[in-house]
Amino acid sequence: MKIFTAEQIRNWDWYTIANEPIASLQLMERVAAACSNWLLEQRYAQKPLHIFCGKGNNGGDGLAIARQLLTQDADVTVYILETGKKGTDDFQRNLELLHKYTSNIHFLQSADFFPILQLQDVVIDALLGTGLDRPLEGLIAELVQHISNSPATVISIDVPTGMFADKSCKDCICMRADHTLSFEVYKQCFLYAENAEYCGSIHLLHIGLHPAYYEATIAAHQIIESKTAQAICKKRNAAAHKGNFGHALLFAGSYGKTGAAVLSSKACLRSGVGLLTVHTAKCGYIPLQTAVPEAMVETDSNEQHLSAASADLLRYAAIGIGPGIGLHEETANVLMQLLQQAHQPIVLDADALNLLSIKKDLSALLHTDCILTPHPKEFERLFGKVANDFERIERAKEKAEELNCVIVLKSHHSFIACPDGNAWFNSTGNAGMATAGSGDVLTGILTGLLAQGYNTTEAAVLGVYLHGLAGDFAAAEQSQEAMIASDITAFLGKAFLHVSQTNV
Ligand SMILES: NC(=O)C1=CN([C@@H]2O[C@H](COP(=O)(O)OP(=O)(O)OC[C@H]3O[C@@H](n4cnc5c(N)ncnc54)[C@H](OP(=O)(O)O)[C@@H]3O)[C@@H](O)[C@H]2O)[C@@H](O)CC1
Ligand SMILES: [K+]
Repeated sequence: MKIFTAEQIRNWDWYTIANEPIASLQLMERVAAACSNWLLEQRYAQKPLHIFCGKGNNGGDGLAIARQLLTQDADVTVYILETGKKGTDDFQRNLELLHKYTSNIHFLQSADFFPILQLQDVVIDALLGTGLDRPLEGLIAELVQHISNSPATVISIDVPTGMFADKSCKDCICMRADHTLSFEVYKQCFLYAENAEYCGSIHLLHIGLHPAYYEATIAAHQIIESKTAQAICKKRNAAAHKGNFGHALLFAGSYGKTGAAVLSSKACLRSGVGLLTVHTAKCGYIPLQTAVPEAMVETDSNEQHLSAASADLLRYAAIGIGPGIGLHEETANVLMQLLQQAHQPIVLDADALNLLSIKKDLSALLHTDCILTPHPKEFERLFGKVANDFERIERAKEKAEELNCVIVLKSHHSFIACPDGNAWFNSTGNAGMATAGSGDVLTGILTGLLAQGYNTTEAAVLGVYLHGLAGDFAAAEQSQEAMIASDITAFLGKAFLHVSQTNV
């Protein structure tokens, strides 16, 4: 699914108005009907409804929702934030219509007029939508704080008031919604970890915006959905043998961190690779052979850490390096040798990224077939501090282009930046995956997919989606609290079945 900017969404409205054609007031009526139906279906319309409206079109939506729900005998009180300015045409027209249905309309001129909101109350936040052009201050900021601090359930229309669609609102005042009802496609702001606590659950409602605009418009970002992953996932040839699915090589583990090697090896094998060799410190030999009998183990000459790259790199279809390798000087040399000698796709994770941030010169050796998988801290060590999630995404895109490799930024909705400028947000995954070893599992999956012949972009998109989906299945079974990284690997099979459903 494409992610549009606020401007593209506004243009989509206007395109629909001009080409369906439909009057803008009628489009607002359709927006309000989609919201009213949701409120009725979810039984929120049975509770006392407090609808707070600004004087723009977001407020117009709120007034139309109020009228539609009054015809369903809902208990509705409307509040209009008085700005001294006239409302938009569609706002004014909806206000005239609403007066025919109720006189329970209050104009808020100061905080003295704010209602006391109770636990059973439902607030509809139609104060500001995509027209926000500056941080909230003054009376509207006080109102947003008053509502957010109340025990009422808050349902924001289009966006939580105060949240910019396409830039950060970190450290600004913003409505804390329990649900956000938005339309057709995700807005960028819904996908940032820093906004998650303000958006609540996001519900995309269909309002019949013109499909031709969606088809013709190029979006800077997309969301990875089930069908995106399905389109990438290759059907396995019935007559295949293990040689068809590649031989992966993982550089993982050091003294005290052999577990990371075990986790990434198992995930690599569960991602469909034909053969796996793990290059690890000598101390990891017995644990690895015991825990992962399917893998071949090649031990380093050093007991505790990696000190030399594999002798014959040409045998392997893809390489993964990083989980649990530590930061020893000799291990940095292994990374350097690998980047100099290996021409096959390489996944760099964890300590491989930390080594890269210590030895900045190594970045020059990265190539188009590299995938970097930093979490925000590793990203900062590599590419410097950023002020907010928006900046981090922009920096990831810049760096993917500059270094000519794929960057997978692991987060609430993991982000994939490709050197050709394409970029995706993942739609799967949950907070239970913020657990030790979860990243090692992803490294294994990505290495396994690359070994099977997926290119770096395909492997990143499919791998990140499968990793998150397996995490969602694991959380459903084990709870977000109790799930551990091995559970993600255990549910990879179910994730593959889900993704390959339409491929059989
Ligand atoms: N046909 C359509 O387009 C459709 C649109 N739809 C709906 O319309 C919404 C967009 O409507 P919109 O463009 O009127 O903007 P909206 O967010 O209501 O208000 C913006 C006004 O607020 C003001 N303002 C800005 N920042 C401020 C601040 N910090 N603090 C205080 N005031 C501030 C600013 O006015 P100013 O104060 O600068 O004069 C500006 O004019 C969209 O989210 C969706 O819900 C749907 O019905 C589908 C059809
Ligand atoms: K709103």
